[in-house]
Amino acid sequence: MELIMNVCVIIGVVLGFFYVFARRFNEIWYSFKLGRKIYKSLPPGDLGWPFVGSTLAFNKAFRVVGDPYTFIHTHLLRYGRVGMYKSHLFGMPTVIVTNPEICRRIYLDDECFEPNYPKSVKILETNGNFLKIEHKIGYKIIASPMNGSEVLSKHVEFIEQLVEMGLEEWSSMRREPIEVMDKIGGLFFKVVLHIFLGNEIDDQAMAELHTLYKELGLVIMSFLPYDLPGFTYRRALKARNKIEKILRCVIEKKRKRFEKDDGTTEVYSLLDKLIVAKNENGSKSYSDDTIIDLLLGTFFAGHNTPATAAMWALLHISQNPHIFQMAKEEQESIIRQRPSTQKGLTFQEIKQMKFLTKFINEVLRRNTVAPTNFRKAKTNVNINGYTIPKGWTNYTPKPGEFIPFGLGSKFCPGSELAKLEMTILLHHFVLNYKVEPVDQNCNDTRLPSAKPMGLCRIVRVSQ
Ligand code: HEM
Repeated sequence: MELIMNVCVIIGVVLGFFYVFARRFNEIWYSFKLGRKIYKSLPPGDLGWPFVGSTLAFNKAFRVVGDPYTFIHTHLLRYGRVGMYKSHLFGMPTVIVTNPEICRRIYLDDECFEPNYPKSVKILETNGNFLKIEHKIGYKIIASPMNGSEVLSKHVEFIEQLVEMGLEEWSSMRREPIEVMDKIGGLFFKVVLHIFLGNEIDDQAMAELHTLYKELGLVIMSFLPYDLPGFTYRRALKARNKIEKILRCVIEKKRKRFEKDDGTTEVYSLLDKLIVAKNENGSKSYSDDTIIDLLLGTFFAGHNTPATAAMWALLHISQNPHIFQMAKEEQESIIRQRPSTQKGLTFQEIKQMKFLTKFINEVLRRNTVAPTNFRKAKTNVNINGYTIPKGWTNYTPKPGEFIPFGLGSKFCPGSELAKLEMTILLHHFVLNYKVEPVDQNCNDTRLPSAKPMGLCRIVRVSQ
């Protein structure tokens, strides 16, 4: 009996020793790697377990509990409101930044910080770098068809047509509740493809591409981004390759058309402009690879995040009748002032929608739909007395603050388009429809962004 007790004690001590060692492994490792002085100047926090760090706790808060702030609040409670906490996420030593001022400082400092997204996000390739060309040039290209009143006003009619058709179709499916966010995603996907590719993609190819992008979406921020049999990441890689193939076909077809051109082919979409652009020596300015690199990530960013934001907007406005009423009155007043000959919305009318604009900004503030921006320190950086060591990543969750589109050189080039899409959708929604959630326990998942999922019915209330 005594022998069994002794064996149990020894096993317990050994296990305890391994537990303590494993729990402190990252601390010991980084203290050794960085040197005592720098290690001591790291912000407070927890480097977690070997290899996985705190990724499991992070993932649990975002995916299982459905509230990312439980993860953040644990840090605030345990280590005080210092605004920066050391951690280890997605295989990278990380400093979590919860203070908006520190977030801003990091976003704006390209000298000391550069984007460094986890592998699961790099599947979108552009990764904020537009790898094949300089970021500044790539950014200008991407932003060009989505910014400025003149450019945006040209998209109003097309977006409005799609929104009207979409809402009509969804409301006709009363017997069959729908995943509204998915439908809005499909609609915004058509918008972004139309803006960048023109009418090159038929409905069937569009639907196929959207399905492939959904496969990609499943692995963004996954903590198992491994190309192994049975892993979602492998399926996503296959989807990515198929997307690339489809885009390559579209580009080739268009190039051939321009090569045979007798001057009648109109240069319409961004794709057209990229294809016809020539260097001084007459060679093409942008290779197919460059164009794909520019477009692939943009198509993802251009439909997924705005659809999430729009879905939050529909839910918030439906759950707050007084806000719904104020928004509706504003839209009715705009329509009353419209000449009887005018058919649809104009950009000038959209600019008059002050209440709706404020509502959309508030939705974007409350629902951080793009909660994960990663930057890597290029050198040891001291902020508020704490060191962010060279090579360490900053994960910036930005709880409850208002920088929904980031800041600085990576500021979202699609912010204006996203707000335009949301405004047009809400305009028609408040005037004619209501949403009825079927699934009362809407499944709110937060990775890669906070999403209100669940089946709903869109019901037409006007005649
Ligand atoms: C509500 C909707 C949207 C939100 C909340 C959002 C948010 C963001 C944020 C926070 C960033 C900065 C990432 C960073 O700093 O690393 C970003 C970048 C980007 N967004 Fe958006 N976005 C939205 C809509 C769109 C749309 C409609 C498009 C395009 C059609 C778009 C295209 C991009 C691109 C291409 C980048 C990368 C810019 C770069 O790396 O320089 N986004 N977005």
